[in-house]
Amino acid sequence: MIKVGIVGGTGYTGVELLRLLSAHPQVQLTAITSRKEDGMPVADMFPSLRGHVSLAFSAPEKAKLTECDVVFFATPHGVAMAQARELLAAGVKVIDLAADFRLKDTAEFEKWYAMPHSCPDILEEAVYGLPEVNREAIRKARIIGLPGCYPTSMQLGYAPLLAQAKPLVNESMLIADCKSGVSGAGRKAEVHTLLAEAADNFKAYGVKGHRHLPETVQGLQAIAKRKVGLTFVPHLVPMIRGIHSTLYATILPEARDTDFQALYEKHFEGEKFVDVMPSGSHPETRSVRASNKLRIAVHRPGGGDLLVILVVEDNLVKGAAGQGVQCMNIMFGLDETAGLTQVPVLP
Ligand SMILES: NC(=O)C1=CN([C@@H]2O[C@H](COP(=O)(O)OP(=O)(O)OC[C@H]3O[C@@H](n4cnc5c(N)ncnc54)[C@H](OP(=O)(O)O)[C@@H]3O)[C@@H](O)[C@H]2O)C=CC1
Ligand SMILES: CC(=O)N[C@@H](CCC(=O)OP(=O)(O)O)C(=O)O
Repeated sequence: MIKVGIVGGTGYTGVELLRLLSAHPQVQLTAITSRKEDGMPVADMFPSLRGHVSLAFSAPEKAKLTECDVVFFATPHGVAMAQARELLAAGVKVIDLAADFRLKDTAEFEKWYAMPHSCPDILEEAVYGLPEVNREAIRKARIIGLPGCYPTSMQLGYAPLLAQAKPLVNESMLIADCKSGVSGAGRKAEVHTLLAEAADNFKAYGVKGHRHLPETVQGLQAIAKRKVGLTFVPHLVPMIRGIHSTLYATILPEARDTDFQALYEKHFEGEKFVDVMPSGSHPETRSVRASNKLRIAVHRPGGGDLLVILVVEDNLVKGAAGQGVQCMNIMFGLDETAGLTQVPVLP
């Protein structure tokens, strides 16, 4: 059994890790931390986990994290980088759900996250945890920086176009119009996620610049091996879980005859967590709710030169905890789908 620790077990992604890992056939949950809920049985705080998780939360300093095989950090930015060195030295693998190990350029990290990076050497070693792009590197990794929720949808949505030797679309003018449910903002109390602020309301935010922009551009350029220009506009929508990203790209004249549906189907052939839907589909966020699936539909309205790619994912699963478990499975040589075969929840 793989001994797993979770730092930050009371947040939305932490409890999602608990839900997934408590049903994982090869995992023994070993340590779950919370600073505020030290001593509180997990099942008392989250009755949905009664009968599934028997541990109590413990303060991070009391948790036996170095006895684990792998530790997930479901914590705010900056927490994992303070503890990664000690854990790695003890032979523990680390999977960070926050941004400490995503941006390879420390100056970019410092600009977007307003804190110095305390371990650039570990950052250099860290692997970006997007299995459909980086599977072989993840297999050998000791430390993973998991993608943000929006970047997962944008990178997988654009990957088949950008992975081609010759550009098929105008790669300097990609446009991503993305919407997220409020659980994307985490469980901590904040005015903009109050019921009276977020319900029956719909707004864009971060248009001037959002920290997922440099992360996504870094990822898209790694796929394309060319420069890429992206406009990313996130929106908050009145739902709890889910991201819907509508991605636009202008087809180049020399690529007009491309069968884009076939290109996407071929690119993701064999991928267990990416579903390229039949041509003309309109994927819904509820079709992936509580599952690690990401669904994509490729459109070319009126047969014109604009490609519209629709992508849906559950921000807490494929956008965070589920992708973390997928990476863990790869790192430990397990079946990649272990613990991740949930059928989406309807309605
Ligand atoms: N929500 C989402 O959709 C996604 C979130 N992420 C990222 O995952 C991380 C967790 O997000 P989310 O679950 O939403 O966040 P929450 O705010 O819901 O939870 C944060 C958790 O971290 C703990 N925590 C806070 N500060 C510290 C600290 N200094 N040291 C140790 N533990 C701490 C909190 O418990 P306590 O205060 O009791 O210790 C809590 O359990 C964030 O970095 C987020 O950006 C990534 C992708 C998607
Ligand atoms: C709706 C909402 O507020 N979403 C968050 C993104 C959540 C996420 O994935 O972010 P990290 O990069 O922090 O891990 C935001 O826009 O800040």
